[in-house]
Amino acid sequence: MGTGSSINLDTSDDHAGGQLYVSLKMESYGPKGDLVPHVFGSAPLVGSWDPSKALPMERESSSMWQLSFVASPNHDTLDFKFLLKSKDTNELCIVEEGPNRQFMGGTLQGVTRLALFRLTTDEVLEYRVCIKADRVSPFDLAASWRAYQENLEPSTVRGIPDVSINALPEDSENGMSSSLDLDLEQYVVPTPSTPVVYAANLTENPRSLKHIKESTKGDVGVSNDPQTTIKEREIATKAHGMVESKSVGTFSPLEKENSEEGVFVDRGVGSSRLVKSASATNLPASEAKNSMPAAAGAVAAAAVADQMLGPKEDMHLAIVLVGLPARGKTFTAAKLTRYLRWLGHDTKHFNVGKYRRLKLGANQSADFFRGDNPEGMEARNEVAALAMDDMIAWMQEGGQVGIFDATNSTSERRNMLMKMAEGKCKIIFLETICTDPQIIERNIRLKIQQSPDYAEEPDFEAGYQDFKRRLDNYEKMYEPVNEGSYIKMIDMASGQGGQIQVNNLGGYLPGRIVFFLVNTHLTPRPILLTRHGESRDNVRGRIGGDTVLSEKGEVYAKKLSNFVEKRLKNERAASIWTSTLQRTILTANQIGGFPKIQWRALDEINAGVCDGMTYEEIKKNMPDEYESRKKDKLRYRYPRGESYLDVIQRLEPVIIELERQRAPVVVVSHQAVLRALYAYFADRPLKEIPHIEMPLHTIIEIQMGVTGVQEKRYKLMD
Ligand SMILES: Nc1ncnc2c1ncn2[C@@H]1O[C@H](COP(=O)(O)OP(=O)(O)O)[C@@H](O)[C@H]1O
Ligand SMILES: O=P(O)(O)OC[C@H]1O[C@@](CO)(OP(=O)(O)O)[C@@H](O)[C@@H]1O
Repeated sequence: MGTGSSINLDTSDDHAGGQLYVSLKMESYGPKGDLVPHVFGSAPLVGSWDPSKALPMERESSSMWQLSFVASPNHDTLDFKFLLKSKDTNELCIVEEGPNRQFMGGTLQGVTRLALFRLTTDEVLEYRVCIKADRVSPFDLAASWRAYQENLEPSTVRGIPDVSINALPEDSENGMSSSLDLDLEQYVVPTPSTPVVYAANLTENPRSLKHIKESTKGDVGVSNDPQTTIKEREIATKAHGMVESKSVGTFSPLEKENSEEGVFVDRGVGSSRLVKSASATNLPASEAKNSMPAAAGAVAAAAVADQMLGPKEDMHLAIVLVGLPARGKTFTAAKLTRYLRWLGHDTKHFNVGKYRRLKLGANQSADFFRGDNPEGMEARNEVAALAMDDMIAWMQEGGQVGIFDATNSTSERRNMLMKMAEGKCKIIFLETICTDPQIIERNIRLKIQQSPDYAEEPDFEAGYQDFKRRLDNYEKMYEPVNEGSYIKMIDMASGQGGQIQVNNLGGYLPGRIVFFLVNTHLTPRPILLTRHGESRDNVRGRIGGDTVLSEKGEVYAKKLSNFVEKRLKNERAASIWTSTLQRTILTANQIGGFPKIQWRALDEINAGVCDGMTYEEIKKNMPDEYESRKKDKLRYRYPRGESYLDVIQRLEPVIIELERQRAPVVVVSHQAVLRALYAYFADRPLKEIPHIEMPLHTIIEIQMGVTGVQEKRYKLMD
């Protein structure tokens, strides 16, 4: 990167986006107590001559220390000096002897190769230093940062093993280890997310009904009241000779439709639209077109390969569910939709049951589903075709993955769908098979409680008998999948492992889908998400860094340990995950009895050259960067750092592992990382992620289980 030791920087020269990349090295420095070489100087970026804001150098090898930063080229002079001081205090600061070092118009003045530090009148330490300055483009900077990161050494936290376990404190039995009250319920605070809703209610509405909605908005009794419950909104209303659900056309925040306006990243399922990474150019998303995928690494490589090599219909993928009623099809479809959207794939869930209810009414009895009822069969095929038409139309407008959720339990029906999809999208059947009578029984009971089909049936037993008859009707006609590309999930909900069979499957996304499905299960368990206790940098308003906890943060660490011991006291196994940064490790330090695991993937968003600055300083010294981030916080990538999209990509293995775990997990991490993780569980659209509130000293409990995801929050202190 770059060319020589110093180049002339002519500020009138308009090389678009050029910045001054300064690289400093100090040779042969061996640790002197806790003194670490730092740099400070005249610009705010290097601390405005305030030693407490000096930039610490990092150890590059056993005796070589280095620091690099990017300065705006449009300053006349930049004075600086080396100094030795401890990272956390300013008690002892030894500033190098001699005049200031200076960049003038981007050129280093003089070539003083030695830095002299006077310890006492007699004792002087002498180190060789090397200073380079290059003018480089932000693209080169981002590329070099990625290359650098790939070669980074593991854990940045010294002296603490990556996996550790400490014993329970002696007095944990009687709860005396901190001031936290035994009754955890008193710490519960309201959650911002919506209550658990039957997944089918959140699926797509028929396009034909959307049209009607426009012309009948006023008279279908649509509620705009966010307090209105889903069930109320699902109550069918006769409108224009058709049964329409009040859920159509609501503008309540509960409606899924609103969130679908969210940003999707082209990660090549692929679609023909390849979007240039706005983070690289800082262009608004709308202007970033037709060049390269937004994602990096393997995802981008797969996208490009699929675009170039795959047949046209492979650009869109239809996952067509197959299975008897109450086999977890809608549940699985909703979960897969959530996962793919979180990864950035434009995905929609089409539930034929919802189409049926909206077109034909919610109260069809079991006879409607008989194989020898020609009217029923025709009506069911009609709504299935309508949903399939809508899905294909949406794909032709650029949609990537359509999840088509119905029983699709005969080969005749599946043939119809395959014909409709010919030349338009690739179909993969996803069959859910369950042979465990107890699970089927539990599922049936859940369906009577949750499905809008029985919302109007006050008698549970009558609903139960009707559903059993419906099931009999389907069983008579059922033909397992044996055609095309398919994935069969067999007894995956049994807790005994089950089986996944795969036939005629290839490509990046189908591979990811199988991997995801293999790892998901229904075992109930909590996942506790929390930020670290307040850090010293949090107090100073500095982003990133690797400081220890403030006093308040230390109190939280105690309270958290007490909380976890109480909350998980009946659990035989659980694990505590932290990042590799001190503030999370110290926060989890006192939790006893469970193994602790450090994940590099849980490290905070890398603020690159802005690491250690306050938002005010960024605004003042790097106004363009500040503005770009404000405009598109999701895609904005800090120079030599990361964007939220980068963070999401590196968190995918964490999500898979959280899905796979059967025991509780406590995740102690950081603001940006937890926003991204939380968005997955709470099904929040990508564009919202950087703005999700993630308060300190609060635990978000995600309960995973047979009814999906539920959330509870505990605020332990301010
Ligand atoms: N792979 C599976 N096998 C069996 N049951 C499952 C599976 N996945 C989820 N379930 C359970 O099945 C219940 C009913 O699922 P649902 O998706 O409404 O069924 P379907 O759409 O097949 O009628 C869910 O609440 C969930 O607890
Ligand atoms: O994306 P924004 O809103 O800047 O939030 C992320 C920032 O939150 C901080 C605190 O300001 O995280 P944390 O203290 O949780 O590690 C910064 O380190 C990080 O850069």
